[in-house]
Amino acid sequence: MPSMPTVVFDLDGTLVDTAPDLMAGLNHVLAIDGIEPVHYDDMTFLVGQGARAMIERGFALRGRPLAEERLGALLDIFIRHYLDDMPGKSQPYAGVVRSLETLKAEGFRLAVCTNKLEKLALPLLKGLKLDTYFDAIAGGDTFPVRKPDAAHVLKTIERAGGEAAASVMVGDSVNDILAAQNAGIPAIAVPFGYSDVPVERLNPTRIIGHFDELTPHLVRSLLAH
Ligand SMILES: O=C(O)COP(=O)(O)O
Ligand SMILES: [Mg+2]
Repeated sequence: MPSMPTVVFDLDGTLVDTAPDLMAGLNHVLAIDGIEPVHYDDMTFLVGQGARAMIERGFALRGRPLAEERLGALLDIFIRHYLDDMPGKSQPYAGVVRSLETLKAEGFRLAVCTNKLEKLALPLLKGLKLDTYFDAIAGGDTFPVRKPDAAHVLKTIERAGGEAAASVMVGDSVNDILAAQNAGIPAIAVPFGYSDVPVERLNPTRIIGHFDELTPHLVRSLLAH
């Protein structure tokens, strides 16, 4: 008998619209160094590899140099700012809670695999009362590697008690789709997150425009192929 499916979710731009708070934290940090704020449209480029990369990319976007030591100090300031206001304006996307309820009721295992630091991902999910749905939550620093490395996804599945052969990944950006492809599992893309290219170009197994489409039937049908 094949094991129960596991659905692995990306966090930023997939389960939760976090851009307003990430942007507020980044602009807080940029302002300290007298740098012009970034705009909402920039977030598709800035988000995806965690907070450290977001700050680095913010400086690069404004053509400003950033020493490693300064980056470390600014990351600490960002983390404090982001935690202080959590969950801030961040909200789950439409249909997320209902979809999680339905999948869970069906006996599916659920997990989060995010490049966000674990110490930011956990309180965010808790603050939004989403943490209890998941059998495992793995951040970008939980394991020695992170998405698009297959091991980030595979170790998350293992931690959730699932099996790769019965798992699918849901995400919004190139890291998620590549991680799923590298892990050899179906990739479901959402088009409403923070991808800097249209998700069709990432060749996901499936695109869903709304979480209403993420049903036990869809997951089973993708796993049957
Ligand atoms: O915060 C980021 O940069 C990426 O986070 P995600 O992997 O949940 O999209
Ligand atoms: Mg994402």
